[in-house]
Amino acid sequence: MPLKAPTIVFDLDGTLVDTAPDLVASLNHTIAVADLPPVGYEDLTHLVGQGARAMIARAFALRGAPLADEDLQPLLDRFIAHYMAGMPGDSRPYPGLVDALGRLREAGFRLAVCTNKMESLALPLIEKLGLAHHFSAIAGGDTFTVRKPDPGHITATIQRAGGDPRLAVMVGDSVNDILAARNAGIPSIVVPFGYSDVPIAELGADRQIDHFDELTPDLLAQLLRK
Ligand SMILES: O=C(O)COP(=O)(O)O
Ligand SMILES: [Mg+2]
Repeated sequence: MPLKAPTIVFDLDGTLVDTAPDLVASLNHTIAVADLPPVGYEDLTHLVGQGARAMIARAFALRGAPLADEDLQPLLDRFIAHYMAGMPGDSRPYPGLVDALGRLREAGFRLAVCTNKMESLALPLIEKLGLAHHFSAIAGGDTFTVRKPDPGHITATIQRAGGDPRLAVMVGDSVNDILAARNAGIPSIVVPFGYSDVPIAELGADRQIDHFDELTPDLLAQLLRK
């Protein structure tokens, strides 16, 4: 391990944790005030990615009822109240994740989370799932002035974790993650079990892993040497 430990940066929704059941439930609770028909899992890939505010706006647009900006806040409040009250609900870490985090920390890697989910939702979710102690930093979509796909979101997360952006790997499920990593000059790994709205082979990640068992110190070392 070099002097400064490399940082492995993880996306949250669809990468670390399968949050779809609770996102869909809280979103449907939110849009029900406008009598809109519920959305399904198959819609989520088109709705998620830029945080709760964007998800609500997109759900209204999907149902043919576009929202004015000023109507969004009470709906966002409703979403947050429902999501917080149920947390962690049915959201669970993906298979093999917990072992992988332990293995990587033992090998000396520094771990961080860079999510477009609001920080005030991401932190308690990660805590309630018992994962928080693994991470040197957890940054949400509203933690800095920029968010994914802006590369500054990833580099600021790495700096907050005490790491070096020149020595990092990003692990994500969607275009925002892979694009932000590429623009930051950071190698990326894509997972296929998340919420990408395009085929993941088209995202241009450096590697794909199908299970967290494949996320080994060796694989990360290979990517860091590139
Ligand atoms: O909640 C979202 O919209 C996106 O969250 P993610 O960046 O962790 O995938
Ligand atoms: Mg994601």
